[in-house]
Amino acid sequence: MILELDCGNSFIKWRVLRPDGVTPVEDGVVSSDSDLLASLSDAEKFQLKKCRLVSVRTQAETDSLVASLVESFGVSVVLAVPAREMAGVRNGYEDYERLGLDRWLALLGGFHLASGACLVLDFGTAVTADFVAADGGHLGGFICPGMPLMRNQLRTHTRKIRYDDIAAERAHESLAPGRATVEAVERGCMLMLRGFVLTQFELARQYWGKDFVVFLTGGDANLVSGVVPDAKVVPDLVFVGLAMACPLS
Ligand SMILES: Nc1ncnc2c1ncn2[C@@H]1O[C@H](COP(=O)(O)OP(=O)(O)OP(=O)(O)O)[C@@H](O)[C@H]1O
Ligand SMILES: CC(C)(CO)[C@@H](O)C(=O)NCCC(=O)O
Ligand SMILES: [K+]
Repeated sequence: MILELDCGNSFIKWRVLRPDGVTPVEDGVVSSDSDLLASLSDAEKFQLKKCRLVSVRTQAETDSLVASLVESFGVSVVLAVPAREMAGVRNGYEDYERLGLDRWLALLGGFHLASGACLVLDFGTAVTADFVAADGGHLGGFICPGMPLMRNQLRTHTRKIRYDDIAAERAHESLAPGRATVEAVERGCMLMLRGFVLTQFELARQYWGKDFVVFLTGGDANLVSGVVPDAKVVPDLVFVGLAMACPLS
């Protein structure tokens, strides 16, 4: 079977596909290399042969993970690498190698699924927006802190903002002005995210009128689903692009 990995800054998303390269068998989210190896080794059943991988981590971290995968499972690993142009999309960065590979793959996937202009919004550790025109020209994008970073910056740099995860989750039942610290912070950060989404949507409207598709992906995409009518939540958008960038012969 085929192992697919998306190594982000906080988590590694993994999934296993049947040898047909299409049908998912199992997936998961882990926070370390060792947790990944543990999740997969439970699974002699997977009989992993090949692996494709995208990483936004350092070269050293990525090399070390690849070495562990080869050692533990004997898989052959294909890594996504930067490209100036692929699948009809032209990388919009002045220095194309500097565009985060997770962004590049998500926008390749988005352009493929939309068959036209698209706005790709990814809600992970960081939040990113990328614009691809109907002719495949990537216009560039934006990067800002995601929900976990916003919330942790407030907790770290103030004396009196302190609350636990369960209270945080409860605070999201509504977006009314907070009447407790946890509500004020969680809803405030949520409104920042929603405002970001609306601003990007407005910009896409200015460029392309109504003729574009909005994609939401990343672990926190569900927080903003519903902000933009008709936006498509595609949790595996990076994997769609990964399969395009790393075909396994
Ligand atoms: N099963 C899960 N495990 C961990 N985080 C999850 C899970 N489901 C949703 N999340 C949310 O996803 C967010 C992290 O998103 P994601 O995994 O896309 O990004 P990342 O890999 O940490 O970072 P990035 O891709 O930006 O480098 C967290 O804020 C968390 O709330
Ligand atoms: C922005 C993140 C952290 C999002 O995961 C990643 O795509 C990245 O590290 N990018 C490199 C910087 C850039 O894209 O300009
Ligand atoms: K990401």
